[in-house]
Amino acid sequence: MMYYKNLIVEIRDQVLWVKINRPKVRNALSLATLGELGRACTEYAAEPALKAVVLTGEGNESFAAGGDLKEFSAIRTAAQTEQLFDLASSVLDKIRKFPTPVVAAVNGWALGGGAELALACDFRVAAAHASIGYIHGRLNITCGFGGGADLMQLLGGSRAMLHGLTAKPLPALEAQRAGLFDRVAEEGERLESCVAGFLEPLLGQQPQVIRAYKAMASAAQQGLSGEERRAIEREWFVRTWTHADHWAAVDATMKK
Ligand SMILES: CCCC(=O)SCCNC(=O)CCNC(=O)[C@H](O)C(C)(C)COP(=O)(O)OP(=O)(O)OC[C@H]1O[C@@H](n2cnc3c(N)ncnc32)[C@H](O)[C@@H]1OP(=O)(O)O
Repeated sequence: MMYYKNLIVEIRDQVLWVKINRPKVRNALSLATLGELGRACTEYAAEPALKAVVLTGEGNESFAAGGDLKEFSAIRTAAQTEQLFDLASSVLDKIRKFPTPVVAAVNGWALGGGAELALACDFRVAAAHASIGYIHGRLNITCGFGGGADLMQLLGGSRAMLHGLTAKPLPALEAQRAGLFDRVAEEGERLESCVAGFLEPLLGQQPQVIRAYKAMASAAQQGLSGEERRAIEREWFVRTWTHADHWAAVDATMKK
């Protein structure tokens, strides 16, 4: 297992838990933290038994307060800014393309690049006190981690533009109504229990079925052509059809 300085990484019951561990700076995303997130995706993508990933932040104040503003203040030239964008968006791509679903467990603030990170995940389950916002406009900038496209896809161009230009974090229930959060914990409910409840039906499926759906969702998200998407669907149908788990389920069904 690799060593992580800014993350806590563990596998529990076929779920990989990745926790950003910089609570003193509200889990701000430094370059090293982004690099480690990318490394964790690469390290665990090859684990065949894994069924899901949960990405969260340490503590109960913040999921991620965006890019590390102290560190990033040294980034001044266009070339350095391009480098930052390319690094961060390639890390978020690893989450988008991770072979299993990735759930953001939003334990507090998800702001700026932190909101982009949450939207790169397949689902967002939030604590009752969480907030999310593309607040980049407050710093007179726009999305910096390649998360603009996710916002447009999730909300549609018009509502996405309104959200970004309002530059105001949305509290959990409002964010759920807007479509940014998939589930919000009840007042007093532990976020971990809420995530477990959200994942329960999904984890009942076999890893190859879960991976098939993620592959199809990822292909759609990447804007692959109809032909490419059909090829991916076909490949996974063959893999799941010829798997022993399929024939065991057929036998059990026919014996009823
Ligand atoms: C391309 C990148 C795009 C971006 O992500 S731009 C960044 C967007 N994010 C922001 O503007 C959020 C800035 N932070 C805040 O608004 C507040 O800190 C926040 C998250 C609401 C939490 O408020 P509080 O709970 O009152 O905490 P606080 O403000 O006293 O902060 C505690 C310590 O955390 C630090 N911190 C918070 N957000 C940070 C950031 N993004 N980068 C670097 N350090 C950050 C803050 O400086 C403070 O540190 P210290 O204790 O004074 O040493």
